[in-house]
Amino acid sequence: MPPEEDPVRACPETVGAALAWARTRLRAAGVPDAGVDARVLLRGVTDLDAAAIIARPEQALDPEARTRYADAIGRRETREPVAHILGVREFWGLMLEVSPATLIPRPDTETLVEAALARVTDRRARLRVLDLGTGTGAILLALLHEMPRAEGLGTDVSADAVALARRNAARHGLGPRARFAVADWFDGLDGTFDLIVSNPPYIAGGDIAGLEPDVAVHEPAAALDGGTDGLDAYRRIALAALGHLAPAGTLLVEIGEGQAPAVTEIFAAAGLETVAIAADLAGIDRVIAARAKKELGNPCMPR
Ligand SMILES: C[S@@+](CC[C@H](N)C(=O)[O-])C[C@H]1O[C@@H](n2cnc3c(N)ncnc32)[C@H](O)[C@@H]1O
Repeated sequence: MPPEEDPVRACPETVGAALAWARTRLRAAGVPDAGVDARVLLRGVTDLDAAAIIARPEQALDPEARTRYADAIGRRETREPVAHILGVREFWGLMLEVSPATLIPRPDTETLVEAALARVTDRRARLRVLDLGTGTGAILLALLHEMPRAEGLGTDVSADAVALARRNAARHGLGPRARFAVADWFDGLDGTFDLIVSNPPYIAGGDIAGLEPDVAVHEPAAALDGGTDGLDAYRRIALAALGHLAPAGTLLVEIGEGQAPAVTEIFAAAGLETVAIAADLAGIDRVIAARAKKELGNPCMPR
């Protein structure tokens, strides 16, 4: 095998040199955060922690680690996401398995978890939570983690995503309180819920090709494509949400930048009143919370 194709010989022997080599390769491939990704991947494929990587750049990597690192860098050069290469991503402090079946959970979506928890006065109440388009189960599992007596149902149109979410629930001991089902939004679902949450696909179909290849090529269209104007899923969710909200229940959805007025309008036309809009850390409106325009009181769910 020529040296440049032999992963062990391609990757330098010491931590510092390997990092510099990886950074250069990733930069040349157009990876936006080449230095960060080089470090995260090195930690992911070795036992080294962040401090050891910085403090001892002269330490040697064994041949197996160099092979794994060269393989990971080669995959990242093709713009495969770091989370897919490592197979995991942290969300709300929970390490979740990820796969190409669904979206890699994003930090922005923690805004939705925060906004949902802000609507709950008693986290020990036996609340019922529905997560539409659950993907990895990220939102539902974060909420169940914070509310020890709550029970939840996570649904997704992708059977592979549902299987993944189920594994993530088991991984965090939440299996007994989390059910999962394949469903097209509310179709076939029974019952009412105190919290209905969703991070639906909300990118306008025509905009997807212009996204970074990490997203456009490696994440599934079903997780991204919100139809011509990006709002199709909100229309579908709004149509049936009222029938599944418990008295004083709240619907919370993640939205894309600039979508708050349109989603508020879609919800209003379906009898849902927007009661809060939460911004993400960048100050962008990211979550809409809505309630039925008239409802009975529920002591656990204030207005
Ligand atoms: C933006 S991803 C969100 C995944 C996860 N909830 C999160 O926040 O990381 C949207 C999810 O909705 C699912 N989805 C798309 N169309 C759907 C439909 N018609 N019914 C149910 N789920 C759907 C996708 O498969 C995908 O897992």
